[in-house]
Amino acid sequence: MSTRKHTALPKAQILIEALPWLTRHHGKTVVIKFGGNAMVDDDLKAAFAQDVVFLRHAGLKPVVVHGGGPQISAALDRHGLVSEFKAGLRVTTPEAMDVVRMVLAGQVQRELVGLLNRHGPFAVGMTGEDAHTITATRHRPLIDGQAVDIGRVGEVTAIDTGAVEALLADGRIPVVSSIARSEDDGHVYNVNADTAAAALAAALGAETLMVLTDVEGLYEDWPHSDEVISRLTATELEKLLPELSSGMVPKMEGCLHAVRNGVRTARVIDGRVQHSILLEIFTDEGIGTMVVADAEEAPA
Ligand SMILES: Nc1ncnc2c1ncn2[C@@H]1O[C@H](COP(=O)(O)OP(=O)(O)O)[C@@H](O)[C@H]1O
Ligand SMILES: CC(=O)N[C@@H](CCC(=O)OP(=O)(O)O)C(=O)O
Repeated sequence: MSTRKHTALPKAQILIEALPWLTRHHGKTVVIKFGGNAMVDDDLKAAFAQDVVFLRHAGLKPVVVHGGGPQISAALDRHGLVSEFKAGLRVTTPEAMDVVRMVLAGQVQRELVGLLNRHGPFAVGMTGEDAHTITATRHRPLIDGQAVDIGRVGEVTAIDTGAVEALLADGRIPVVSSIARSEDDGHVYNVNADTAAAALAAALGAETLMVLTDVEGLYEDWPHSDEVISRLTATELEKLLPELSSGMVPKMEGCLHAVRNGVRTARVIDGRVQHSILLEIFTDEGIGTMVVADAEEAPA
């Protein structure tokens, strides 16, 4: 065999290995949440954009929902405002809300749109405010049994998928910042990006929710062990929820909401690994944690 054929053959084999996954997912919507902590490295961001555009060319319909926690904290710091978290959520004063909106919609989203559009005219940025995509009311989390006021933090009450679906039908890649319009006043709410991604995935009837983060997946006994739980059902996850802490709480609550509302699988994957989205495609069992619906509630 010629050297050229010899080096090309393994590449063809790799593409063919992906064929069953691509066939199963053709035309399906995949909501991908890109988190702030997995978003701090330029090479990772560029590789993320390549993966998303790859999915789009392979016939899937990717929707990106992004966070930007570290970027928001840095900007608040520059403005002399403190970052405080309660129940894993940022206490958001009206002044902080202005900064959150500026950073998410004006900085992080713009950068992602730019990276995706290096590959073609695909990405269109929007926030949950646009076309009533995400509507929220004030969220008062329970801390030690007490409802606590944490400012302009939103609990999603409605999703209008119209604008996102129109973009998908036009072959675009929507890039959504996790800000919601308020259902009760003219203001906006800061929504945790995992929560926003899960709500959108459920409303879109997405095949998969992929949550990229800065750990390998859900650790069995964090922080004492780094044994990753590779697969769990909705009921198993529900039992684990009270033991989870910090940023894992909205992430896993979001995964539970997604699979309980028609999304086939919700996956938490390591965004620190280059091309983690493609790695997920090439391995049946996935590289991180996969949440599936209980058998009796699995969609037909
Ligand atoms: N059981 C667990 N498994 C893995 N990580 C956990 C667990 N419980 C809490 N964490 C923490 O959750 C963090 C991920 O959440 P977060 O910082 O909000 O990520 P992101 O910015 O990607 O949304 C991890 O870095 C880890 O510190
Ligand atoms: C209410 C709340 O906590 N909102 C988040 C929104 C951004 C986010 O979720 O970003 P990551 O995905 O990078 O953590 C915040 O202000 O940090």
